[in-house]
Amino acid sequence: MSGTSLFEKLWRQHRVAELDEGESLIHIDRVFLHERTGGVALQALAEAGYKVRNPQLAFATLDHIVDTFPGRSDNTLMPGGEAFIRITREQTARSGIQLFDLGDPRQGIVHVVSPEQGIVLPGTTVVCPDSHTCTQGALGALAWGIGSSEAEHALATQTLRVVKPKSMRVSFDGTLPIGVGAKDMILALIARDSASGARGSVVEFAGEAVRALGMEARMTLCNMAVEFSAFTGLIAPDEATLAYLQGRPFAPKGQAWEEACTAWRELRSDAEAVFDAETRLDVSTLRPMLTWGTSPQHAVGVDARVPDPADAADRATQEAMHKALAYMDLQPGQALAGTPIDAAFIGSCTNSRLSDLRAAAALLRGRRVAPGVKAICVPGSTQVKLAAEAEGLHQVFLDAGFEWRESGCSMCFFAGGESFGLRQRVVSTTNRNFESRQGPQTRTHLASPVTVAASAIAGCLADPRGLL
Ligand SMILES: CC(C)[C@H](C(=O)O)[C@@H](O)C(=O)O
Ligand code: SF4
Repeated sequence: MSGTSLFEKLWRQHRVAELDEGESLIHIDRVFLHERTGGVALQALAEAGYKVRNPQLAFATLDHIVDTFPGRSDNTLMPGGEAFIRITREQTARSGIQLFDLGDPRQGIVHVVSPEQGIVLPGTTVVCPDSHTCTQGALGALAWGIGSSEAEHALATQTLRVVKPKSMRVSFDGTLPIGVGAKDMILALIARDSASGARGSVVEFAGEAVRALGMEARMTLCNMAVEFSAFTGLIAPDEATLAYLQGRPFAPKGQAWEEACTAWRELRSDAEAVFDAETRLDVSTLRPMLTWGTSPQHAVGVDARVPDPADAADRATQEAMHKALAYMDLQPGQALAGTPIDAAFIGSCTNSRLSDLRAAAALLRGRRVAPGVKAICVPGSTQVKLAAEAEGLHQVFLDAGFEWRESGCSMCFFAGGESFGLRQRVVSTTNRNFESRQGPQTRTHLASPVTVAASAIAGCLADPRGLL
């Protein structure tokens, strides 16, 4: 298959039929569900008289609205949210789908749990009614977020009708400077090429800087593909991918593992592969990034000044920038670093894995969160929490003045019944800085775990590089 991209290979391997109106019928290898959208999809399916075709290929977890306070309740703090959890428990039990419930050591944020358990594998198609399913493309899977009715279709038929997306390759060249990581790479890309830069394409992240990333950092990179308007993100599997997956509970074992590895080693774009779009970014001059506005594209280096709308190319951009600056209560030209913060949040499917917590803890060790700053760390899964505790990281967070929580989406989004206060300024490792995302009119600054940790200590937006 010379000249074929990885996406094209995965597409061909899963195409069952060509349909009219440009759609193809694609085989779906795994369906993952969470309580906010999944239980309801299962219920609707049952009410329509359909069965889940392959319950052993579907999985569910409780993450979005669960209580994340230490020693949490068995439910949610979200007003009216109990039904989502109850329906998910009832419907998964009814259809024979494994649920990673509260109290199950496999529980956690869907996009953290799926790789951790070896459910997403290279070369598979994985869907979930959740936009950040693109995270799982880091393992070389075609994994994408779907809507609720598509979830019903996938559960009932193990297929989906999909219009073939375009392809794009983003190559990251060079070596990352100290204090700069995958979160900064993706924010820098989106800032340069805009939040609509990928235009619905399957984006393959490639290049030496991607190869040099650990698996968890690759997940961070792919996590924000959807914030770049990609259909999904994808990274070709390599030896690091195989080493990560070996021995995980749902990964193949014995002879099947050996055979899988042989097949997975073929999963890469051919040297002559042609993409609908290609771009490159040199990471060697990148800085830790921070957002100043209300879109992930509103990002600059931590030592930069807040941009001036007057410098924008067109009127629409100028107006959007003015609106964002008014919302964020920032002035054009002011230094971003030094802006006082109310809160710091480390968590979410973007940056809540063990390597993220280790990086933040290394910086927090022996230091204290500034007075008046509410600082919270929410591990992405129960496994991450247990692993972090086994190496004493929780004590580092607690000693520094962070809250140490149970795993879940928590305050990544304002829907679990808990939020930051009115108009509070939050520096956050999450992926969306939209208006009121983390509470009423909250002002979110997206950043990496080390930048959030440095800011929590300083009490203001801060550059981590001096502290490493
Ligand atoms: C609730 C869910 C459907 C939503 C999503 O799809 O992304 C959430 O995870 C989010 O990050 O906003
Ligand atoms: S952690 Fe945030 S972005 Fe990720 S799935 Fe949960 S709510 Fe969505």
